[in-house]
Amino acid sequence: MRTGTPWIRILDFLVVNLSTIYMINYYMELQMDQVKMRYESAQDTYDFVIVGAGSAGCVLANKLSEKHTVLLLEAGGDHHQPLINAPVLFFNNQNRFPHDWQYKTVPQVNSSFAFKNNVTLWPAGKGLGGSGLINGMIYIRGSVQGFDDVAERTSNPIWTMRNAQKHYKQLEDYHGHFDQKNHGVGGGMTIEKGDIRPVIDHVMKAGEEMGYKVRDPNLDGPITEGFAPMDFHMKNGYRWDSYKAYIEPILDRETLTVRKFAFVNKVLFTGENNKAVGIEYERHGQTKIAKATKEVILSAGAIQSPRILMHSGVGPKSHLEEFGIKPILDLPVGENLQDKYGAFVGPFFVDEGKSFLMERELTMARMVEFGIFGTSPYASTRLEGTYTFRSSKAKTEGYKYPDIFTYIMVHSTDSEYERDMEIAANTKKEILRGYYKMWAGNDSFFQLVTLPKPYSKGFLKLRDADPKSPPVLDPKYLSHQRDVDLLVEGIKFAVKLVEETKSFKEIHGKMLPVSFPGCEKLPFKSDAYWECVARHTTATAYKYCATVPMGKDTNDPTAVVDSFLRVFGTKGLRVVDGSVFQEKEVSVNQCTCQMLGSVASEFILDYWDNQASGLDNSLDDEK
Ligand SMILES: Cc1cc2nc3c(=O)[nH]c(=O)nc-3n(C[C@H](O)[C@H](O)[C@H](O)COP(=O)(O)OP(=O)(O)OC[C@H]3O[C@@H](n4cnc5c(N)ncnc54)[C@H](O)[C@@H]3O)c2cc1C
Repeated sequence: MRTGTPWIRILDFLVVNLSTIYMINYYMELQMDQVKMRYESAQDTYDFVIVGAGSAGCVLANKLSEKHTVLLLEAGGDHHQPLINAPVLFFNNQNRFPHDWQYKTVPQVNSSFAFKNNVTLWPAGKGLGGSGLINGMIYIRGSVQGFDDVAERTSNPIWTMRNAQKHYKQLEDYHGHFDQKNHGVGGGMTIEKGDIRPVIDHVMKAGEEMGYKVRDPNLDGPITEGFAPMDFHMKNGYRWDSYKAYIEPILDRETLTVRKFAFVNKVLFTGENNKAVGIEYERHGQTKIAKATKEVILSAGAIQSPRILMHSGVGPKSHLEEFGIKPILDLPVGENLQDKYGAFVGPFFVDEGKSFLMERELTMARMVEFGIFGTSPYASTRLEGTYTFRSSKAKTEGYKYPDIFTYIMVHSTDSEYERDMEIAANTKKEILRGYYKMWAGNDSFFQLVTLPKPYSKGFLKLRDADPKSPPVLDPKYLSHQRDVDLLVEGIKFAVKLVEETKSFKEIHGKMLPVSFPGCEKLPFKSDAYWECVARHTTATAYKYCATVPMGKDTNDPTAVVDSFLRVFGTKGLRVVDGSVFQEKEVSVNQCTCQMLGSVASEFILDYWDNQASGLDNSLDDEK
């Protein structure tokens, strides 16, 4: 138990018992939903059936239900409650039932050595709001210039950066750190500042000393190198996701039906042209069918959308046959899995009071302040700043855009760090005890150095014939030498930032000369040492994607959907979620998935409007 004031002990009790609290909530909600199901309309035919009420699916359901009937199905429940909505518990909420799918990678060969069995945990939100329920809430558009590459590659101008920026701005209600003129105001997604620790000021000043500007990371143009305090997807200090913004306000719309606890098994096809006519799903122990007269749209995220396709017979033929699934279409579903990932570096020690120490920050008075005003350290996810720059490789190659992206995580190790890191990150006990815990209670922070343009890629496969089984996930982290080189460069920059700038000297910024367990034999701070650290502390930045990639046509050996997100070889079936993008091109962030929902709704509505008016339709769906 934490020592300190009685309030901290109460808070600690709540955190320790999070799982139990969630279970109680969950079973109460489940019972109520079962009762509700008895009174639900028997209607099972809609214009559109959308699978997944996540970042993309909610935006899409909102826009399509303005003109058409829509059934929105979600496997999880409504988990919006104070312990989920308070930003400060972002990290503690991960890898918990029932709001997290709790995926994990297979043991990694080249990385993740600090984690039990070399396995990295892959949290993913399950419930209304999708991954927005458990994510870090950072508002960042990321590599938007990559959209021009997507537009060129697919010969479709809807994917230009300019069009993407238009949609990002339409969705925004911006009240962050920077000038509103580069942003949208009045959209559904409220963006706020959050609570920022003093160390972030030092990071910004240190960045300036190293020649970088503090600038808005979401300028109305290409992302540039620079440093920034973070803005968040928050409203009045609380978590704000797609469900809250786009579905809750329209729950009484007659054209929209939302069903939670509805797990979709597969898509149902008919005829020679593989027309998607509906889906099969399970709800409270019953197997049901919902029919779509216009389209079935999968927005189940980068892990479940490919899983649903494969269980429906769409995927690599021989892989489907392994599990006795009759192949309908032989497409490379799951064969190009990508993730934004990197290495967790620290602790970097600083003077007392500069970083985030749970016992000190989370007082009762500040809890009351948070409850009334939505301010105080309770409104911090503890991920409070970022910076991005071009690697030396990028500069030599004349590559214009940043390829190293670092998050500043302001939390110090505290007495309960061991427990939290074990649950949320699967870190080996001996490393938690032997390395991190020895510094508990001292002000410090960490840097998560990541690769916004990863070269390593892996695969997603079915585990077996059961739709409920979690897919096999192998991102093959650090299998590409370029990723290793960039991470080493990024880590050296991170250390220099703290140890060689005036700004950090003022607050005695330093890393203690204690080698990371497993890397002791290498000269401390040598390139080989940093590579070893990267291979140990390999961490996901949670942007799983490219499992149902978008391409121009089937001559692209990686493509599963066309540039209007229609699954090749089918009619009436699209995939609209993070699985269609490649992290190598664009950042598959929450706002990117929301933007995707918005762009897709525009061309889907246009398609069906044209049909109704009998006009020629430019979007040929006879693929
Ligand atoms: C821990 C974590 C931290 C992150 N931090 C940030 C951050 O700080 N900033 C940021 O911009 N991005 C962040 N992200 C990434 C961002 O949240 C995702 O990229 C984005 O939400 C993905 O949107 P999506 O629509 O593709 O899928 P999701 O939002 O994941 O939605 C998919 C939905 O489909 C449902 N579903 C899945 N399978 C089925 C099925 N078979 N039947 C019915 N429903 C189903 C799921 O339960 C879920 O609700 C983070 C992600 C995670 C997991």
